[in-house]
Amino acid sequence: RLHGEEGFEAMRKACLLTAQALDLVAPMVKNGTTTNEIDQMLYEYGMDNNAIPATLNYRGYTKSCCTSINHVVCHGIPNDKPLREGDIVNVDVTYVLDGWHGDSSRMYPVGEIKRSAERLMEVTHESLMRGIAAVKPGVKLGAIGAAIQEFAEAERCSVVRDFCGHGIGQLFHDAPNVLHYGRVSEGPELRKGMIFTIEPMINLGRPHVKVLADGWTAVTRDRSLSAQYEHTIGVTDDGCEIFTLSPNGLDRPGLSS
Ligand SMILES: CCc1ccsc1-c1ccc(O)c(O)c1
Ligand SMILES: [Mn+2]
Ligand SMILES: [Mn+2]
Repeated sequence: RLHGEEGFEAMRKACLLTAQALDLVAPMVKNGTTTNEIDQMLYEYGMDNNAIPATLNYRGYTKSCCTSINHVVCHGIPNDKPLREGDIVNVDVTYVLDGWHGDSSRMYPVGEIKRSAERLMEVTHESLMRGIAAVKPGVKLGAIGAAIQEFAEAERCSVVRDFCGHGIGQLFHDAPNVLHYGRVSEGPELRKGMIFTIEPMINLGRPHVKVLADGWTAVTRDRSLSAQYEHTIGVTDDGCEIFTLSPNGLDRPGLSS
């Protein structure tokens, strides 16, 4: 589906709320905080801003966000376990504001983390930005995945294949599926007005994933560390607009430069 200026304007508002919420998460991520406390804050922040989390009651999921720690690839369920020094955690939230969805996630370090964990977060964020840099009208969708895969694998990391980005707007998930690997020449042509997420999951070890008995939590099969960043973007005349950028420069908390 192609959106016009009205859709872009509505997405700017929904995505700004999501970006501001992820800014508010940063000071909460410390030794002893539980992921349920982060979930509760995100629920209340939505209520205070006339927005509801898209994940609430989505396919039976009952929390306002996903919190994925260390070797959890995605869809980690908030719980009462405290975060621990050295953890890396992805917080993924989608607010629905006036019917429009803003979907984004970032990585947060808990205190001092290993250099290998910091490098993984940097590689994952840069992979997302390389994918975003490939977006402009006239290129095929595959250019996004090719850019992500090329960079991540050159950094000796692997790309998770089991989950992808997605079209988004007044629906949480729409066409197209946005793969985080693949070939430049593959897929439909990108056109001005398309709105979708790019949300690469990058592992220090092998790409393989398994889902735990809770039916949601996806973990690396080899228990290696995994990281993810997600932005919602719109295709413009000459490239794209990133709707979920932090208004306070907090897109990559705990990372230098
Ligand atoms: C828990 C939410 C959920 C359930 C099935 S897929 C999914 C999900 C989570 C984060 C996302 O960014 C997304 O696009 C979907
Ligand atoms: Mn998300
Ligand atoms: Mn998403």
